[in-house]
Formats: sequence, C-alpha cells, structure tokens
Amino acid sequence: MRSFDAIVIGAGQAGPFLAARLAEAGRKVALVERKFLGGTCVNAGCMPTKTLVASAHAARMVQRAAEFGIVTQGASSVDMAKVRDRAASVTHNARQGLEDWLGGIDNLTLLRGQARFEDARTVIVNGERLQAPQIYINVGARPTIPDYPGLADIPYLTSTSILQLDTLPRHLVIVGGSYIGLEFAQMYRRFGAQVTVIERGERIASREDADISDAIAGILSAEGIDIRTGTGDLRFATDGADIEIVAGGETLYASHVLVATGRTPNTDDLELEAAGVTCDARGYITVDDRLQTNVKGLWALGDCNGRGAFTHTSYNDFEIAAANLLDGEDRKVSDRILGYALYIDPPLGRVGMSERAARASGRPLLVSVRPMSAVGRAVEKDETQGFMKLVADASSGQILGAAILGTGGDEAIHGILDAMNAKTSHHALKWAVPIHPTVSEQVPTLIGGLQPV
Ligand SMILES: Cc1cc2nc3c(=O)[nH]c(=O)nc-3n(C[C@H](O)[C@H](O)[C@H](O)COP(=O)(O)OP(=O)(O)OC[C@H]3O[C@@H](n4cnc5c(N)ncnc54)[C@H](O)[C@@H]3O)c2cc1C
Ligand SMILES: NC(=O)c1ccc[n+]([C@@H]2O[C@H](COP(=O)([O-])OP(=O)(O)OC[C@H]3O[C@@H](n4cnc5c(N)ncnc54)[C@H](O)[C@@H]3O)[C@@H](O)[C@H]2O)c1
Repeated sequence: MRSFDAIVIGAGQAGPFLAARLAEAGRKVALVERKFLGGTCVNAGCMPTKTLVASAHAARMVQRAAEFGIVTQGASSVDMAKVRDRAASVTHNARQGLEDWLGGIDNLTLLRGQARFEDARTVIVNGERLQAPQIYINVGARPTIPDYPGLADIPYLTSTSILQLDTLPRHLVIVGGSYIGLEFAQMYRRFGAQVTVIERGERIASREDADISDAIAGILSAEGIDIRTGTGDLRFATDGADIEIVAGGETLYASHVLVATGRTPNTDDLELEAAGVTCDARGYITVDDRLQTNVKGLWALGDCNGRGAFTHTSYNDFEIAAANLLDGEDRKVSDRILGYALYIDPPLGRVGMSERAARASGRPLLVSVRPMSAVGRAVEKDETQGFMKLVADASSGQILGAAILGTGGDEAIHGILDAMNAKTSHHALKWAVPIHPTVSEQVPTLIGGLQPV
C-alpha cells in the first residue's frame, strides 16, 4: 500500500495540469495513465486531426491554384503516408513534451497502468493499492460503436484507427454527420477520396441552427461530398473487396467505413460502484457545480463528467478544481460561457446560445445576420462562403450568442467570446474601431444590423 495526498486517474487535458499544480503546492501526488500521456486531444483528437486539416487545406489550395493566378506544372497528388506521418510527428512531439515536463516535477509519481477503485479512498494499479483522501477522475471517452447488424463483422474505422491510414480510400462512407464525421469528410474529399456522409438525423451538425446546418451542407456538397440525412437504421455486410451498406432502402458500396456517432465515457471499467460514485444513464459521472461527485473527496473532470466535450472544457475543469482547492476561490462550471469551433474549411466559430435556444428562452431578442460575401477580407481571399450571426437580449443589451461560419471564424469569434465574458453589452462593441482588413472588423457592422425578432 502506498499513500498519497491525491491520486489523479487519467492524463488527459485536466489530469496532468492538476497533478502538477498539486505537486508544486507540496502535495504528494500519483498520476495514473493506462495508455498515452495527453489523452485523446494529443494522441487521437485535436492535434492529429487539425494537422490533417492543414494538409487537406494545402491540397485544396493546390487544386485551386489557377484561380489565384498560380501556375502549377503537371498533376498534383497526395502522399498519404507523409500526411499521416506529419500528424503522427506533431502528436509525438507534444507527448514527449508532456513526458519531459511531468517527469521533472518533484512530489509527482507517474504510474503506468489501468486504475480501478477498491473503495472511495483506494485505487488499484497493476495489483498495487494506492490510497489518498482526494481522488480526481479524468478518464475521458472513446468512440461509440452502434449496434447495427453486420457492423461488428466489417473492418470499420474509428476516429482513432483512421489516423493510421497511409493509403487513400476509394470510397469512404462516414456514419455520423457531426464534428468528427464532417471534419474527416472534408479532409478525405480534399485528399481525393469519394466521400459519403450518412446521418440518421434530419440534418448534419444538428446542434446548430438550421441555417448553419444548411450552409455547412452547401459548403461540403459543393466540394463533392454526398450527404444523406434521415437515413434510419443501417445494415452492413462484406461484398468481395467492398463493404455493402444498406441505408434507408438504398445500397452503397464503400472501400472504407468510418464510425463517427459520438463518444462513450471510460467509466465502465473503473469499478466506480466500489467507491459509491454514481453515473447517469449514459455512464457520465454525476458531478455538482464544483465538479465533486456524490462522494466527498472524489471529483470528476473532463469528458467523463458530461459537462463538456472539448479540450478547453476539460482544461477549464482543471482550472476550476485547482482554484477552489488551492487559491481559496469559489469557481463553478455554470459560470463557463461555452465556445467551440468546427474545423471544416471555412470553420464555424461558436459561442453561447444558438438562435434556436435563445428563442426557446422566451426573452425579447435582437438578431443580426451578415453574409461572408460582404466581408472584404473574405473577398480578397476568395473565401466568401458562410455567414455570421449574433443574438442579443433586447432589454439588457447582453450578447447571448454568436456564430461565424466563414474564413477565420474560429479566431474572429473570440472578440465576441471575450465581450461576453466581460459582460459587455452589444452597445459598447458598436463603436469599437477594429483593424482593416479582418473578419473581426465586421462585428460592429453586424451589431449595427441587430433587429427585433
Ligand atoms: C477526432 C477528434 C477530434 C477532436 N478535436 C477537437 C478539437 O479540435 N477541439 C477540442 O476542443 N476538442 C476536440 N476533441 C475532443 C477532445 O479531444 C476531448 O474533449 C478531450 O481530449 C477530453 O479530455 P479529457 O481530459 O476529458 O480526456 P482524455 O483526453 O480522453 O484523457 C483521458 C485519459 O484517461 C486515461 N484513462 C482512461 N481510463 C483510465 C483508467 N481506468 N486508468 C488509467 N487511465 C485511464 C486514457 O488513457 C486517457 O489518456 C476531439 C476529439 C476527437 C476524438
Ligand atoms: N472541433 C472540435 O472541437 C471537435 C472535433 C471532433 C470531435 N470533437 C468532440 O468529439 C465528440 C464526438 O464527436 P462526434 O462527431 O463523434 O459525436 P457527436 O455526438 O457530436 O455527433 C454524432 C453524430 O452521429 C449521429 N449519430 C449518432 N448515432 C448514429 C447512428 N447510430 N447512426 C447514424 N448516425 C448517428 C448523431 O445524430 C450526430 O449527428 C464531440 O462531442 C466533440 O465535442 C470536437
């Protein structure tokens, strides 16, 4: 039996930073990781996929070169092994950076192995008992595999295994039309594959307003991606070298199938019952506004608590836990204003409420919409697809939410995100003098166009 002041299970986007802060504050900490330091983001999520998105953007610019007056000699092609290796090396470097950093922290013991609970104060790793009065769970999530007939018998890909591909699929069929499905759809189309997206819901990116979903579908269809929605249940079988997919009465033949139907929290092999920790029906650990579970002294951070599904929300969970524990603050998850981006090209930057959610709240609203074709910078770059939208409370002037689907949208949205965090009303932003020529310079004009709905 080894005793610690704190045990952190999982080295994702909250665990390492919390373990380091606790150790630097003089606590004796064990950080347990069963696979790779950095978790999903570094090894199978944001970092490799955004590296692939950058390769796909380069491919697209080569395909469009003549439109910009650039003459290329002969046909271009994509070296998929090099594309894959580039993503793997970005991951490798980030992981190595974490290894070096964590390895040099006094008071921090890094243990490799699967952790499971024996009771609320005891964790077993590689047969050894570890005890601590405080335990932090940061175990993340994994791809959800639906129970469709025949799926288990075909060599389907997930967002993790597709990162190993070093050849171009002839026809990639993607099941699920949300973040993962759409990002991979566009990158593989740009690499040169035939791509079909199958979404069981009525529209892709269905958490967004319908006008945003429609615009995204338009952008992807214009690049030759076949999008099928409302497909219902699917059936899979092998047909020679092909995979046969029966979707909504139609049969498709794919060389590869990517399953992108959401993620399942890694809480089922932790033996949480032994600690008395409760989960919801989908396996997410139930936490309060300060991330404590129903058991005192046990916290859950990141994707496994179901309160966020992004790297920045997991990292923010670390910030909340650390501030409350070490800095005498009282920070709460409900104070977080959620922003995120969908990294298709052009990207979607989002913050706060959708228009649909704002309307459902019953407040008096102001809404403004402006097409990217009116944005000088977008015209200059010949990237005028998309639009920006802002929703504000008509009585208080409070900005409730915004979306920028367009070139630079993932960055430009931060001006609005910052204003929302500063609790600034839209009136204050109207007279800002932004830099020309940027996408952000349209924000005051967007605000000037606010109309009651
Ligand atoms: C393809 C893809 C692209 C993404 N792109 C983005 C993006 O662009 N932006 C963004 O914000 N988010 C993105 N995400 C989401 C983001 O990666 C996650 O939200 C984030 O990594 C969650 O961090 P976490 O700390 O909760 O868990 P994780 O990063 O998943 O870490 C959990 C860790 O716990 C370990 N673990 C699990 N169980 C145990 C156990 N019993 N014992 C010991 N260790 C255990 C795991 O091995 C893992 O290392 C993407 C995700 C995917 C799949
Ligand atoms: N840019 C980013 O920040 C980014 C990128 C990738 C992933 N992520 C994170 O990863 C998580 C998982 O992403 P995701 O796209 O897999 O999940 P998701 O939950 O966002 O979307 C899953 C999609 O699959 C569809 N679907 C679900 N079950 C289905 C079925 N049986 N058949 C057909 N369609 C089905 C859903 O209707 C939905 O559109 C997200 O929550 C997100 O936070 C973030």
